[in-house]
Amino acid sequence: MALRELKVCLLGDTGVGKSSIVWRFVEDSFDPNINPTIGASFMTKTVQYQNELHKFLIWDTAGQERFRALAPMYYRGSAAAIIVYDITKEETFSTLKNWVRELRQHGPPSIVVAIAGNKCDLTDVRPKNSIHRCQPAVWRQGLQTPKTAIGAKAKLLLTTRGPTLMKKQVVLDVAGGPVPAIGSRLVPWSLLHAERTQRNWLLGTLGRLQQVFLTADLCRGLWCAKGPHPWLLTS
Ligand SMILES: Nc1nc2c(ncn2[C@@H]2O[C@H](COP(=O)(O)OP(=O)(O)OP(=O)(O)O)[C@@H](O)[C@H]2O)c(=O)[nH]1
Repeated sequence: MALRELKVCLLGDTGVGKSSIVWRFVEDSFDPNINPTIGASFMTKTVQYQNELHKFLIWDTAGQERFRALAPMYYRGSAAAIIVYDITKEETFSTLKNWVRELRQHGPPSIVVAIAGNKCDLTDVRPKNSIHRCQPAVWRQGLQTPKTAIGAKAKLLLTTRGPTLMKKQVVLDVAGGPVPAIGSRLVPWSLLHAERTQRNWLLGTLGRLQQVFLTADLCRGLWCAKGPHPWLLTS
């Protein structure tokens, strides 16, 4: 069986949950007392998709400012970068804009950029009037509690959606809900409800990235490293 190797790096402020997302993906576990990363940590996971094995080489970078200069070592040569922010901390969303800019200027030209809003179980404390204010549809419908419903996403992106990395998709996974189409592109519901400045920035960013397209199922929910049932959103 053919084996593809995919280098993936995670970027974002300290404490947003990068390591937790990696642990959720690789070990399917969550540690509330996880230590901050020093420098970077490396893990791999191989998943089968159709007739291919996909080996993810995952570089989890440290978010603390003192390690900031090391980041290029990890995003260089990466097929994808997942920029993580914490939905309860607006400043971490501002930081991600800098990461997008830096990746555009200095990252590999074909890098796939995924944006992940983590800690969706803490939706009660998310900033009001922000891009995060929309409740994922699954919660509104009462299908699952937030914790379980969106714990899915951290895992889904990298397992069932692994091949999308090769197709150069961008995940704009800021909030869930129905995903209306604008032109030929599918846009997350949350984007339509975001404040004007945030929305313009997001749309502008998407427009400038190469070969960008969004898909409904990639945009449906927020991420949560904590949720124990990763498959609940698949239907
Ligand atoms: N409630 C909740 N807490 C989370 C979630 N993901 C991570 N955390 C917690 O957030 C804290 C920071 O998580 P880390 O995974 O260490 O964050 P990080 O981005 O890797 O931090 P650095 O290594 O310093 O860059 C820990 O206490 C985690 O348990 C989540 O989805 N929900």
